[in-house]
Amino acid sequence: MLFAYLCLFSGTLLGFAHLYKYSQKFRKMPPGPVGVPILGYLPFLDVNDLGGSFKRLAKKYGDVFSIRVGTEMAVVLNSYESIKAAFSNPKLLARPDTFMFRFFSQGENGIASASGEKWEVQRKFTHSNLKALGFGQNKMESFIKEEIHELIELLEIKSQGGQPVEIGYDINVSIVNVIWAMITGERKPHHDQKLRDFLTSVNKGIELASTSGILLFMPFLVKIFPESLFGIGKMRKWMKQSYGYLQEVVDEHKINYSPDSQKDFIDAFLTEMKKDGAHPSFNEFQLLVLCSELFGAGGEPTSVTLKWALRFLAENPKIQAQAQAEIESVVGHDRLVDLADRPNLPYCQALMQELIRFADIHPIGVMHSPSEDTELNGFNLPKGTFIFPNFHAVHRDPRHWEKPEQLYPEHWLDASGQFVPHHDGFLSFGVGKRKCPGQEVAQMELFSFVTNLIQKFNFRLTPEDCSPVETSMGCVVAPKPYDLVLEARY
Ligand code: HEM
Repeated sequence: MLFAYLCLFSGTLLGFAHLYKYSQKFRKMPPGPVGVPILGYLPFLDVNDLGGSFKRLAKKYGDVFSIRVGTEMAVVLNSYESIKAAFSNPKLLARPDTFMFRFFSQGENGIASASGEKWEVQRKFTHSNLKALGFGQNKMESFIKEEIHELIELLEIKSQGGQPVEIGYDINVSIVNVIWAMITGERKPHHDQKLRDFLTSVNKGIELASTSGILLFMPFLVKIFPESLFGIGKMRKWMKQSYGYLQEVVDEHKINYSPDSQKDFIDAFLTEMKKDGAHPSFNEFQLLVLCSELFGAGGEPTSVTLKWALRFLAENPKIQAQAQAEIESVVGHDRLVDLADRPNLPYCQALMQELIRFADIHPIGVMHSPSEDTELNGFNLPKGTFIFPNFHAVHRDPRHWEKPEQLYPEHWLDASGQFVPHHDGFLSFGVGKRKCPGQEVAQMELFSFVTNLIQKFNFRLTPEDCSPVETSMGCVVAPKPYDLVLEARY
């Protein structure tokens, strides 16, 4: 009997100690709404518009609030200032250590889902090489131009006789092909079966990633239910397939490797691997995961932004005409628009930035997580908490944008019509040490594609298409496939 009492007593003590520890861990967290057991506040959020749901909650709880999503505790940052302050803090640069991030990083490989020292080393390498390959070489621009030539030819054929065209797939191939060229050193024609198969496997992986999103918020489910319910098995299959394609390319590079000729990203990585004292993370599996991430993290957001951009231009014929007039007066129509024309095309540059802001493809950004308990704005952010930067709230914040709900290139022009590249409140590529390492490449590609496409065509919506386009949820928010009428201008 005494033993039973002792057990009960020590059990109760332990329970209280655990509760105390738990309450201390979440002590001084930002205020926020109360949810229900297990699901937290998830049932009260609009999963198709999390940015909007968070923005509404911020009105009640403030720019920085906390919320339980499923079994995970999260902090949502809703202002430019709080996001900038948080993401400049070295303790807030990690990714959450949960099943999904571990799955994508294949055990701390790649950079997009990785954290810690390995992430730091690999990110530094990737950023500097993307910059060098993107900006430093005329070759990159020549790849983009070849791609634009082929795309224009294709669209000319498809739009003959005023036939509406669904441009999504061809845009996707063109954009991924530029990244393919940067990574592998060669571009492939649109009809190349290997490129198409590779694209299918990358896209399938991205598609499935959104169906398994619930595991982010309730990772315990994967321990209770079969993995197949969340598409994990299929995702493994598609990932394996894309690693298989990449392995073939890496093997070819190894055979043709010469230390004197560094023509692409794979060459640069192989060189780094061969260096004495190279960081152990420079190994072949890391190269495969990294390349695959560059296709996913680079190809998808850029082609989705381009799909939005053409749609917005079709919806705003006056803005389209103004950009066309500027191109006509500076470049004419006997040659393609070059990147070197950028300084002479301030309206087009402003338009491009504005299209990226307005497209708002990552409304709630990409999650970070504190690597240790961290203080922010006087609040405690416990290690492991999810941090959502609400880019949507900032991109539609009237404190930063004169006309937040409109496509308004003038946001990026000064009084004399000159392009101003920096604007507080612009977060499409993130901010701080973890901001997108492909920003320059993406901006270069988007400027070239948009200006050259509108130089050649007028884009219009079909007469039936007058309602706002639906969006599809995923890693990035994309427009549902739509048709455009393309009118050749000369
Ligand atoms: C319009 C196009 C693009 C947009 C809007 C975009 C946006 C972003 C954002 C918001 C992040 C997360 C930043 C953070 O965690 O705080 C990110 C990360 C990343 N992006 Fe981009 N991106 C674009 C294009 C590209 C391109 C072209 C590449 C490469 C070729 C690329 C490679 C990456 C990688 C590797 C990461 C992970 C970085 C890390 O975790 O350290 N992105 N991007």
